[in-house]
Amino acid sequence: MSSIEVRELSVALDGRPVLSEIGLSVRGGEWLAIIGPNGAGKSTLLRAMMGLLEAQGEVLIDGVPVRSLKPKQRARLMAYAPQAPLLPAGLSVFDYALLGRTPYISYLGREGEHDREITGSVLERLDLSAFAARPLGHLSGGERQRVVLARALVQRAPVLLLDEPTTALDLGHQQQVLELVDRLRLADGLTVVTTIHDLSLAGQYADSMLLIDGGRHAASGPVKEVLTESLLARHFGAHVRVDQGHDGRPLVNLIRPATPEPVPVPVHDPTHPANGSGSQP
Ligand SMILES: Nc1ncnc2c1ncn2[C@@H]1O[C@H](COP(=O)(O)OP(=O)(O)OP(=O)(O)O)[C@@H](O)[C@H]1O
Repeated sequence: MSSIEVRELSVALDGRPVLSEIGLSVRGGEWLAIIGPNGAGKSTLLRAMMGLLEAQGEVLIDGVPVRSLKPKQRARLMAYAPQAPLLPAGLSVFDYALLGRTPYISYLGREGEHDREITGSVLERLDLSAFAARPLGHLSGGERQRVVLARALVQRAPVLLLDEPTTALDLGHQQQVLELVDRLRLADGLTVVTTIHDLSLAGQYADSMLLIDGGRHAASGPVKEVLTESLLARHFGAHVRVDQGHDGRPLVNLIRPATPEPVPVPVHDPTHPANGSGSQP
Protein backbone atom coordinates (compact mmCIF):
# COMPACT_ATOMS: atom_id res chain seq x y z
CA MET A 1 0.00 0.00 0.00
CA SER A 2 1.25 3.48 -0.80
CA SER A 3 0.34 6.80 0.74
CA ILE A 4 0.24 9.99 -1.29
CA GLU A 5 0.81 13.48 -0.02
CA VAL A 6 0.64 16.84 -1.76
CA ARG A 7 2.30 19.89 -0.24
CA GLU A 8 1.52 23.46 -1.22
CA LEU A 9 0.84 22.72 -4.86
CA SER A 10 0.34 25.83 -6.98
CA VAL A 11 -0.30 26.02 -10.71
CA ALA A 12 -0.62 28.99 -13.06
CA LEU A 13 -2.10 28.57 -16.54
CA ASP A 14 -1.80 31.33 -19.14
CA GLY A 15 -0.26 33.48 -16.41
CA ARG A 16 -3.34 33.09 -14.18
CA PRO A 17 -3.17 31.27 -10.84
CA VAL A 18 -5.45 28.23 -11.06
CA LEU A 19 -4.36 26.37 -7.93
CA SER A 20 -2.95 28.00 -4.82
CA GLU A 21 -1.02 26.06 -2.20
CA ILE A 22 -3.20 22.96 -2.19
CA GLY A 23 -2.31 20.23 0.28
CA LEU A 24 -3.74 16.75 0.78
CA SER A 25 -2.78 13.49 2.33
CA VAL A 26 -4.21 10.02 1.69
CA ARG A 27 -3.15 6.99 3.67
CA GLY A 28 -2.38 3.77 1.81
CA GLY A 29 -5.56 1.90 0.85
CA GLU A 30 -7.87 4.89 1.42
CA TRP A 31 -10.10 6.79 -0.99
CA LEU A 32 -10.10 10.60 -1.28
CA ALA A 33 -12.74 12.41 -3.34
CA ILE A 34 -11.90 15.87 -4.65
CA ILE A 35 -15.03 17.93 -5.10
CA GLY A 36 -15.74 21.53 -6.06
CA PRO A 37 -17.76 23.63 -8.49
CA ASN A 38 -16.99 23.84 -12.22
CA GLY A 39 -13.64 25.46 -12.85
CA ALA A 40 -12.49 25.00 -9.23
CA GLY A 41 -9.27 23.33 -10.38
CA LYS A 42 -10.00 19.64 -9.69
CA SER A 43 -8.70 18.27 -13.00
CA THR A 44 -5.75 20.63 -12.87
CA LEU A 45 -4.87 19.25 -9.45
CA LEU A 46 -4.83 15.65 -10.72
CA ARG A 47 -2.79 16.61 -13.77
CA ALA A 48 -0.30 18.49 -11.62
CA MET A 49 -0.05 15.50 -9.26
CA MET A 50 0.79 13.34 -12.28
CA GLY A 51 3.53 15.76 -13.31
CA LEU A 52 1.69 16.67 -16.53
CA LEU A 53 1.70 20.38 -15.70
CA GLU A 54 4.37 22.67 -14.41
CA ALA A 55 3.67 23.22 -10.73
CA GLN A 56 5.21 24.52 -7.57
CA GLY A 57 5.10 22.38 -4.47
CA GLU A 58 5.69 18.73 -3.82
CA VAL A 59 3.98 15.39 -4.45
CA LEU A 60 5.26 12.49 -2.37
CA ILE A 61 4.50 8.79 -2.54
CA ASP A 62 5.46 6.97 0.63
CA GLY A 63 7.45 10.07 1.51
CA VAL A 64 9.47 10.04 -1.74
CA PRO A 65 9.12 13.13 -3.97
CA VAL A 66 7.83 11.90 -7.33
CA ARG A 67 9.94 14.56 -9.02
CA SER A 68 13.00 12.48 -8.15
CA LEU A 69 11.63 9.40 -9.95
CA LYS A 70 12.23 8.38 -13.56
CA PRO A 71 9.02 8.34 -15.68
CA LYS A 72 8.87 4.51 -15.68
CA GLN A 73 9.31 4.32 -11.90
CA ARG A 74 6.61 6.94 -11.46
CA ALA A 75 4.26 5.09 -13.81
CA ARG A 76 4.65 1.93 -11.74
CA LEU A 77 3.47 3.88 -8.70
CA MET A 78 0.76 6.15 -10.11
CA ALA A 79 -1.87 5.47 -12.76
CA TYR A 80 -4.16 8.17 -14.09
CA ALA A 81 -7.43 8.01 -16.00
CA PRO A 82 -8.10 11.45 -17.52
CA GLN A 83 -11.61 12.73 -18.10
CA ALA A 84 -11.65 12.89 -21.89
CA PRO A 85 -8.30 12.03 -23.44
CA LEU A 86 -7.69 12.11 -27.18
CA LEU A 87 -7.82 8.49 -28.27
CA PRO A 88 -6.23 7.13 -31.45
CA ALA A 89 -9.39 6.22 -33.36
CA GLY A 90 -7.92 3.25 -35.24
CA LEU A 91 -6.33 1.47 -32.24
CA SER A 92 -8.23 -1.52 -30.85
CA VAL A 93 -9.63 -1.52 -27.32
CA PHE A 94 -7.30 -4.38 -26.34
CA ASP A 95 -4.17 -2.75 -27.73
CA TYR A 96 -5.02 0.56 -26.08
CA ALA A 97 -5.58 -1.07 -22.67
CA LEU A 98 -2.37 -3.07 -23.15
CA LEU A 99 -0.47 0.24 -23.26
CA GLY A 100 -1.00 0.28 -19.50
CA ARG A 101 1.73 -2.39 -19.31
CA THR A 102 4.35 -0.09 -20.91
CA PRO A 103 6.10 0.73 -17.59
CA TYR A 104 6.89 -2.98 -17.16
CA ILE A 105 8.28 -3.58 -20.63
CA SER A 106 11.98 -3.11 -21.27
CA TYR A 107 13.35 -0.86 -23.98
CA LEU A 108 12.90 -2.72 -27.30
CA GLY A 109 10.98 -5.42 -25.39
CA ARG A 110 7.46 -6.64 -26.13
CA GLU A 111 4.53 -7.32 -23.92
CA GLY A 112 4.29 -10.98 -22.89
CA GLU A 113 1.55 -13.45 -22.07
CA HIS A 114 1.30 -12.15 -18.48
CA ASP A 115 0.65 -8.60 -19.74
CA ARG A 116 -2.02 -9.87 -22.14
CA GLU A 117 -3.66 -11.88 -19.36
CA ILE A 118 -3.85 -8.87 -17.05
CA THR A 119 -5.31 -6.78 -19.87
CA GLY A 120 -7.89 -9.44 -20.72
CA SER A 121 -9.01 -9.81 -17.12
CA VAL A 122 -9.42 -6.04 -16.61
CA LEU A 123 -11.46 -5.77 -19.83
CA GLU A 124 -13.63 -8.60 -18.60
CA ARG A 125 -14.22 -6.98 -15.22
CA LEU A 126 -15.24 -3.76 -16.95
CA ASP A 127 -17.68 -5.49 -19.29
CA LEU A 128 -15.46 -4.74 -22.26
CA SER A 129 -14.42 -8.19 -23.50
CA ALA A 130 -16.92 -8.03 -26.34
CA PHE A 131 -15.28 -4.81 -27.53
CA ALA A 132 -11.67 -6.03 -27.37
CA ALA A 133 -11.13 -5.99 -31.14
CA ARG A 134 -13.22 -2.86 -31.79
CA PRO A 135 -11.40 0.35 -32.89
CA LEU A 136 -11.61 3.12 -30.28
CA GLY A 137 -13.30 5.38 -32.84
CA HIS A 138 -16.30 3.03 -32.89
CA LEU A 139 -17.23 3.28 -29.20
CA SER A 140 -19.89 5.22 -27.33
CA GLY A 141 -18.85 7.86 -24.78
CA GLY A 142 -19.45 5.53 -21.84
CA GLU A 143 -17.57 2.65 -23.48
CA ARG A 144 -14.63 4.98 -24.18
CA GLN A 145 -14.62 6.11 -20.57
CA ARG A 146 -14.43 2.51 -19.36
CA VAL A 147 -11.58 1.78 -21.77
CA VAL A 148 -9.59 4.72 -20.38
CA LEU A 149 -10.16 3.36 -16.88
CA ALA A 150 -9.15 -0.12 -18.09
CA ARG A 151 -5.81 1.18 -19.29
CA ALA A 152 -5.17 2.79 -15.89
CA LEU A 153 -6.11 -0.42 -14.03
CA VAL A 154 -3.94 -2.53 -16.33
CA GLN A 155 -1.02 -0.42 -15.09
CA ARG A 156 -1.41 -2.07 -11.66
CA ALA A 157 -0.01 0.95 -9.83
CA PRO A 158 -0.72 1.26 -6.08
CA VAL A 159 -2.00 4.85 -6.45
CA LEU A 160 -4.88 5.47 -8.82
CA LEU A 161 -5.97 8.98 -9.87
CA LEU A 162 -9.35 9.12 -11.61
CA ASP A 163 -10.76 12.25 -13.17
CA GLU A 164 -14.57 12.07 -13.18
CA PRO A 165 -14.65 8.31 -13.84
CA THR A 166 -18.44 8.08 -14.00
CA THR A 167 -19.69 11.16 -15.88
CA ALA A 168 -20.55 9.40 -19.16
CA LEU A 169 -21.77 6.17 -17.58
CA ASP A 170 -25.29 4.87 -17.12
CA LEU A 171 -26.40 4.02 -13.56
CA GLY A 172 -25.42 0.36 -13.77
CA HIS A 173 -21.97 1.07 -15.14
CA GLN A 174 -21.37 3.85 -12.60
CA GLN A 175 -21.96 1.34 -9.86
CA GLN A 176 -19.95 -1.37 -11.61
CA VAL A 177 -16.93 0.88 -12.12
CA LEU A 178 -16.90 2.26 -8.57
CA GLU A 179 -17.50 -1.18 -7.06
CA LEU A 180 -14.62 -2.58 -9.09
CA VAL A 181 -12.29 0.21 -7.98
CA ASP A 182 -13.41 -0.32 -4.39
CA ARG A 183 -12.86 -4.09 -4.58
CA LEU A 184 -9.36 -3.52 -5.97
CA ARG A 185 -8.76 -1.04 -3.18
CA LEU A 186 -9.74 -3.57 -0.55
CA ALA A 187 -8.05 -6.57 -2.19
CA ASP A 188 -4.82 -4.98 -3.42
CA GLY A 189 -4.65 -1.98 -1.09
CA LEU A 190 -5.04 0.57 -3.89
CA THR A 191 -4.98 4.22 -2.83
CA VAL A 192 -7.62 6.12 -4.79
CA VAL A 193 -7.95 9.83 -5.51
CA THR A 194 -10.86 10.82 -7.67
CA THR A 195 -12.59 13.97 -8.77
CA ILE A 196 -16.33 13.46 -8.91
CA HIS A 197 -19.37 15.66 -9.39
CA ASP A 198 -21.98 13.27 -8.05
CA LEU A 199 -21.69 14.07 -4.36
CA SER A 200 -23.91 11.23 -3.13
CA LEU A 201 -21.83 8.77 -5.11
CA ALA A 202 -18.66 10.35 -3.75
CA GLY A 203 -20.11 10.06 -0.25
CA GLN A 204 -20.80 6.35 -0.77
CA TYR A 205 -17.23 5.42 -1.58
CA ALA A 206 -14.77 7.99 -0.25
CA ASP A 207 -13.16 7.90 3.19
CA SER A 208 -12.34 11.59 3.05
CA MET A 209 -12.95 14.63 0.88
CA LEU A 210 -11.19 17.75 -0.25
CA LEU A 211 -13.40 20.62 -1.34
CA ILE A 212 -11.70 23.23 -3.49
CA ASP A 213 -13.16 26.46 -4.77
CA GLY A 214 -11.44 29.02 -6.97
CA GLY A 215 -8.24 26.96 -6.82
CA ARG A 216 -8.07 27.14 -3.04
CA HIS A 217 -8.65 24.71 -0.24
CA ALA A 218 -12.18 25.29 1.11
CA ALA A 219 -12.68 22.28 3.39
CA SER A 220 -11.33 18.81 3.96
CA GLY A 221 -11.79 15.89 6.29
CA PRO A 222 -14.12 12.94 6.77
CA VAL A 223 -16.98 12.82 4.27
CA LYS A 224 -19.62 13.79 6.85
CA GLU A 225 -17.74 16.97 7.73
CA VAL A 226 -17.45 18.13 4.12
CA LEU A 227 -20.84 17.14 2.72
CA THR A 228 -22.82 19.59 4.79
CA GLU A 229 -25.73 21.73 3.67
CA SER A 230 -23.96 24.95 4.60
CA LEU A 231 -20.68 24.14 2.80
CA LEU A 232 -22.53 22.98 -0.32
CA ALA A 233 -24.68 26.12 -0.32
CA ARG A 234 -21.66 28.36 0.13
CA HIS A 235 -19.38 26.78 -2.46
CA PHE A 236 -21.81 25.37 -5.06
CA GLY A 237 -24.60 27.91 -4.61
CA ALA A 238 -26.88 24.87 -4.33
CA HIS A 239 -29.97 24.36 -2.23
CA VAL A 240 -29.57 20.83 -0.88
CA ARG A 241 -30.73 18.56 1.88
CA VAL A 242 -28.20 16.12 3.25
CA ASP A 243 -29.79 12.90 4.54
CA GLN A 244 -28.25 9.90 6.13
CA GLY A 245 -28.31 6.72 4.02
CA HIS A 246 -28.96 3.25 5.49
CA ASP A 247 -25.21 2.79 6.00
CA GLY A 248 -24.91 6.15 7.77
CA ARG A 249 -23.21 7.81 4.81
CA PRO A 250 -24.55 11.17 3.63
CA LEU A 251 -26.91 11.40 0.67
CA VAL A 252 -27.12 14.78 -1.03
CA ASN A 253 -30.51 15.74 -2.46
CA LEU A 254 -31.10 18.80 -4.60
CA ILE A 255 -34.12 20.71 -3.33
CA ARG A 256 -36.02 23.11 -5.52
CA PRO A 257 -36.06 26.54 -3.91
CA ALA A 258 -39.51 27.59 -2.78
CA THR A 259 -41.37 29.09 -5.73
CA PRO A 260 -42.43 32.73 -5.35
CA GLU A 261 -46.04 33.31 -4.30
CA PRO A 262 -48.28 33.35 -7.39
CA VAL A 263 -49.29 36.81 -8.44
CA PRO A 264 -52.91 37.22 -7.19
CA VAL A 265 -55.51 37.53 -9.91
CA PRO A 266 -57.07 40.96 -9.43
CA VAL A 267 -60.69 40.97 -8.37
CA HIS A 268 -62.81 42.60 -11.09
CA ASP A 269 -62.63 46.31 -10.50
CA PRO A 270 -64.58 48.28 -13.09
CA THR A 271 -62.67 51.42 -12.17
CA HIS A 272 -59.29 49.82 -13.11
CA PRO A 273 -57.99 51.15 -16.47
CA ALA A 274 -57.29 47.56 -17.65
CA ASN A 275 -60.97 46.68 -17.20
CA GLY A 276 -62.34 48.92 -19.84
CA SER A 277 -64.34 51.71 -18.28
CA GLY A 278 -61.36 53.52 -16.78
CA SER A 279 -61.68 55.68 -13.76
CA GLN A 280 -63.31 58.70 -15.18
CA PRO A 281 -65.44 60.61 -12.82
N1 LIG B 1 -4.98 24.98 -20.62
C1 LIG B 1 -5.54 25.94 -19.90
N2 LIG B 1 -5.17 27.23 -20.02
C2 LIG B 1 -5.71 28.21 -19.28
N3 LIG B 1 -6.67 28.00 -18.34
C3 LIG B 1 -7.08 26.74 -18.16
C4 LIG B 1 -6.55 25.64 -18.92
N4 LIG B 1 -7.14 24.53 -18.49
C5 LIG B 1 -8.02 24.89 -17.54
N5 LIG B 1 -7.98 26.22 -17.33
C6 LIG B 1 -8.76 26.97 -16.33
O1 LIG B 1 -8.36 26.52 -15.06
C7 LIG B 1 -9.47 26.51 -14.17
C8 LIG B 1 -9.59 25.14 -13.54
O2 LIG B 1 -9.92 24.21 -14.53
P1 LIG B 1 -10.17 22.68 -14.19
O3 LIG B 1 -10.44 21.97 -15.48
O4 LIG B 1 -9.06 22.19 -13.35
O5 LIG B 1 -11.49 22.78 -13.30
P2 LIG B 1 -12.44 21.64 -12.75
O6 LIG B 1 -12.64 21.91 -11.31
O7 LIG B 1 -11.90 20.30 -13.12
O8 LIG B 1 -13.76 21.95 -13.54
P3 LIG B 1 -14.99 21.04 -14.04
O9 LIG B 1 -15.76 20.67 -12.81
O10 LIG B 1 -15.76 22.00 -14.89
O11 LIG B 1 -14.45 19.86 -14.79
C9 LIG B 1 -10.68 26.92 -14.99
O12 LIG B 1 -10.93 28.28 -14.75
C10 LIG B 1 -10.25 26.70 -16.42
O13 LIG B 1 -10.89 27.61 -17.27
